[in-house]
Amino acid sequence: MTETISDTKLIVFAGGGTGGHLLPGIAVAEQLVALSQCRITFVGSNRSVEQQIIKSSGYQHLPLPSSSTSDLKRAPFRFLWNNSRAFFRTRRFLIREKPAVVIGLGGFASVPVVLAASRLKIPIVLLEQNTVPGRANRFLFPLSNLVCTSFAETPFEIKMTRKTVIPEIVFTGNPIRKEIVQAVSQKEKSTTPSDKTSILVLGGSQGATAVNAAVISMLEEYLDKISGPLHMVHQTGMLDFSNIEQKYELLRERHPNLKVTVQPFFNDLKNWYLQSDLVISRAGATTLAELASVGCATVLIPFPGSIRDHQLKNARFYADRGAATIVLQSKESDLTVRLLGETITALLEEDERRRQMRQSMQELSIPGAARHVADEVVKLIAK
Ligand SMILES: CC(=O)N[C@H]1[C@@H](OP(=O)(O)OP(=O)(O)OC[C@H]2O[C@@H](n3ccc(=O)[nH]c3=O)[C@H](O)[C@@H]2O)O[C@H](CO)[C@@H](O)[C@@H]1O
Repeated sequence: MTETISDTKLIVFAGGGTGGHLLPGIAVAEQLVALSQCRITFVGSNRSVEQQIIKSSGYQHLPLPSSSTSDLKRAPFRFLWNNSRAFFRTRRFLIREKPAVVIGLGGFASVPVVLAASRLKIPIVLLEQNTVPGRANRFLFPLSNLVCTSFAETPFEIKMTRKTVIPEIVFTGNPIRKEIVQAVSQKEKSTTPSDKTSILVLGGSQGATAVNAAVISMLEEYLDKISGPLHMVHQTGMLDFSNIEQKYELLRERHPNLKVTVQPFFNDLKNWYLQSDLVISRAGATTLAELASVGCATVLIPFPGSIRDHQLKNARFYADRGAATIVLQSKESDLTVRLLGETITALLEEDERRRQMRQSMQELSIPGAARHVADEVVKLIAK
């Protein structure tokens, strides 16, 4: 039986900094609001991607001065200064507002908020999106009451002392926004077959320069080998947008059959997921959970600089189960382009293989993850 919260409680979501951390939080917030009387506040970074995502979701947002762990070496004084200010601002906010629970979403911005909550003895839940836990969550794990993981195998370690209380770990799956889940359930009704093959290119919430460059070079070399009209739907990130748009203009002069939709960020990604015949993507955990939920045939180019190679490990989880193909980003960009070109042209020829990939992808989806996390949170508050 689902527990309920009787009076209006404040639930604080801590951190994010990137879409992959924030959007699962939004998915859980949607469920909590539907499930119980509660108010929601996101306390996190002042990064523009975070401000944009929270603003469009309509939840209250308290942006804090933020410094990531990469600043720790580059600018240690600024790192300490920003995180101390964030800690004390959050502490004042938490003392004043007395939330029932703080939910850490991972990412550097969650650290001062969860630390402040821990000092004030506020219950703490952590969400871990990746196959291997991120730095923030590994650090915060001993302070938490409950950790919700996206993969059954995600390992958390703790140093045991006599006083250690081991947090509960529950495998819930990675929460996905309602709009995507709903779009999937209406999939059969809404998708009309298109006369064009559609390829969706995603670089994670901020876009990926190396993926952008590889896809353009691949098209320059391999477009003649792709039969029939093609629609490229490409998310570039802010940085590369105009450059990539120009490159597509040149490609279109040579290939009038090529249709192009380029944007720095798609607010309506669900529609593009549904229409795609093939997706080329970085291997961020939240994007992967969404691709599984929709059931997309996917070529993954994991970010080689991701901490503890977590994107490669995320990608392998799906590739080992026949749901995706990996193209490694090589130091020699020519090699990446050639591998990508050969993989894409082969996959577009093999309808049956793509059908199997879609099916395997969807089998890895965990429906109801957002609701499961929300139920766990409500249970913890009601204790
Ligand atoms: C470089 C790095 O370390 N990135 C990490 C970061 O990635 P990042 O923030 O890129 O996260 P993901 O790729 O997992 O998720 C991106 C999110 O943005 C949304 N989106 C994206 C593009 C767009 O045009 N529109 C849109 O709505 C997607 O639907 C998805 O929900 O957090 C993820 C989750 O912890 C990690 O797995 C990634 O490794």
